[in-house]
Amino acid sequence: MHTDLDTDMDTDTETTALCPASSHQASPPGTPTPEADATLLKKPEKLLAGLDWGGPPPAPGAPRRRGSMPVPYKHQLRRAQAVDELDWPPQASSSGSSDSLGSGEAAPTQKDGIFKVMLVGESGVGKSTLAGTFGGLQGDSAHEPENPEDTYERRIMVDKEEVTLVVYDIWEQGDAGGWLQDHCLQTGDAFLIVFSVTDRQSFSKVPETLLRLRAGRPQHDLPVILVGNKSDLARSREVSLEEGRHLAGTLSCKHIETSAALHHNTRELFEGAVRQIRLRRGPNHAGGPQPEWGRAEGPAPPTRRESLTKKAKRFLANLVPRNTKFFKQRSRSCHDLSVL
Ligand SMILES: Nc1nc2c(ncn2[C@@H]2O[C@H](COP(=O)(O)OP(=O)(O)OP(=O)(O)O)[C@@H](O)[C@H]2O)c(=O)[nH]1
Repeated sequence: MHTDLDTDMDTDTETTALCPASSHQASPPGTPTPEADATLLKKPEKLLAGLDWGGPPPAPGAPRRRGSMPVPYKHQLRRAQAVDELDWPPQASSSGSSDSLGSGEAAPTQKDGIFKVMLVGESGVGKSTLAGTFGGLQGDSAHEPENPEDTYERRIMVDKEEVTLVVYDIWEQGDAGGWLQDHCLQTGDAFLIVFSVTDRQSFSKVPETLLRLRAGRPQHDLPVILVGNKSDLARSREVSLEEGRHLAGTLSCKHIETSAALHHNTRELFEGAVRQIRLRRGPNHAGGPQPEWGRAEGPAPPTRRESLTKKAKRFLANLVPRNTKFFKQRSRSCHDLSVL
């Protein structure tokens, strides 16, 4: 059960301290219009144009969008005011557009300025609400959302460098979502595995989801952030901050708690995702694509059929980042999103 915003706010110092009072200030005069800065891509058709979609279309009649829970926390966009009230002043728009997005495996020169981030996780954990905070949507309990968006693209400044960040909220549950999930896996530059701190079941699904991500892209050190959302719901909390961090440490990924409802840590989350991608795009980063079988610099191809044990070992090895040097360089602080 995913409840509305509790009135008893979290007294956790971390939560309150990271929710700046200035986060809803109006933009100064001359700020580019929201339309210029927050390019909202309408519906999965447009979204899929930006994905590296090369497979067959979904089965006729298959649902294109998850049956979302009732959404008392409304995130229907009101463009005229949305961006002004964000704690994230948008930057000048540039040429980046979803239509020009290449595949997740495109050459670095093409994708350097475009960062594709996938929100994944169980139903009801707050993925759409998080995406809405990025896209500039507002909570508004007076209106039911008629047409929630799935993808948000914005130009933002992170560490004094401008990037185009595209956030995809297209993760489908169940069989109907299988084909889309696969393409999410192949396309994303970073993955935010969202669970609700008020829903232990969503937390317990995290390892499975992460293994799936890593198995789908075994050659890559994928940036993955575990996101414990709904941190404002102190009384209903079922997963502690320490548990979240411990799991992230065990799985070699990052962790952050957010409250999409309060815009708490949402900016840190999306900026952190950008930083995690950047850290892996450096020229000498060990976590990039590994040489393929048969390539000059790669290992020799297997000459005979592998035993089952060897196959199993290779499969398991693929579930964690491969390069041991990379492991040594990795920070132990899973909550610091600005380091590996
Ligand atoms: N209190 C609180 N409620 C939240 C928060 N984030 C989301 N919610 C509420 O949780 C419910 C589910 O949120 P969604 O954003 O639709 O969750 P989702 O993961 O996109 O769910 P699906 O669309 O079914 O996959 C809604 O009622 C939201 O208003 C949060 O940070 N705090």
